[in-house]
Amino acid sequence: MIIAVDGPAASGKGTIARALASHYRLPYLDTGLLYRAVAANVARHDLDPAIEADAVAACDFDEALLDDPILRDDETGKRASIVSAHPLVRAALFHRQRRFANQPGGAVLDGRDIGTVIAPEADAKLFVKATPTIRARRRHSELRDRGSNVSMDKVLADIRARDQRDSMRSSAPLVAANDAALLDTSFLSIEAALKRAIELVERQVKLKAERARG
Ligand SMILES: Nc1ncnc2c1ncn2[C@@H]1O[C@H](COP(=O)(O)OP(=O)(O)OP(=O)(O)O)[C@@H](O)[C@H]1O
Ligand SMILES: Nc1ccn([C@@H]2O[C@H](COP(=O)(O)O)[C@@H](O)[C@H]2O)c(=O)n1
Repeated sequence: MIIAVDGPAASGKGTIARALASHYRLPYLDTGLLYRAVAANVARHDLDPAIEADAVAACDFDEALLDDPILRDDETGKRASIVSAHPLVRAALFHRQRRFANQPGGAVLDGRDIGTVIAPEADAKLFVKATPTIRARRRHSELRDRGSNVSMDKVLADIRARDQRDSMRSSAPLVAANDAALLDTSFLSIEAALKRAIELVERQVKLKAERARG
């Protein structure tokens, strides 16, 4: 079974995708980490994230980079949304994600274009959302816990800018797949959001099985 989980920054998609993977005992890929690794590699080599050729050169990163805490920085996230807008960067990361999705037994992937581009054939698709203010509050408290003293206003402005960049790019923009189930986590606890996510996955899988039977 392939489960695709998409949504904007700090909507809770990673939390849900990881929990779904554990619930269904499936391997999990946070595809945002791949773009973050490219972004960190761009910075490491003093390249310009806005120049496509620079960003493409940084796609050939050392696997160990995926475990580097620098990937979790907000600055890296911002840079990731710049490199991810280049079609050649998306093409360079495409096959790796496809292979992960298509492994025997299936997988759970989260990102921005899993249900639309990486695994349009997924058995279940969720589009996780929450209001920008609530997402900023969550990200702000996460950053504070990590010792940052960034202001709430700055976090909210960054979230809005990232939404705008991710949704407006021409290549694989952030958009819900037509057949994705929407899950608004704004007023749900993590436990309630996961319970709802499982219900939505079960419903889609059942529907798909019924359709296949005719
Ligand atoms: N339903 C929820 N209620 C309250 N907090 C939540 C909820 N879901 C997630 N969170 C918290 O919000 C923060 C962001 O969640 P998460 O990392 O899952 O978001 P994300 O969409 O994967 O973000 P990103 O795209 O930046 O990786 C985390 O600190 C997480 O614990
Ligand atoms: N499938 C994806 C995943 C991520 N991106 C871009 O990377 C940025 C960082 O992603 P996080 O999920 O780790 O916050 C994100 O803002 C996107 O620009 C993507 O394009 N496609």
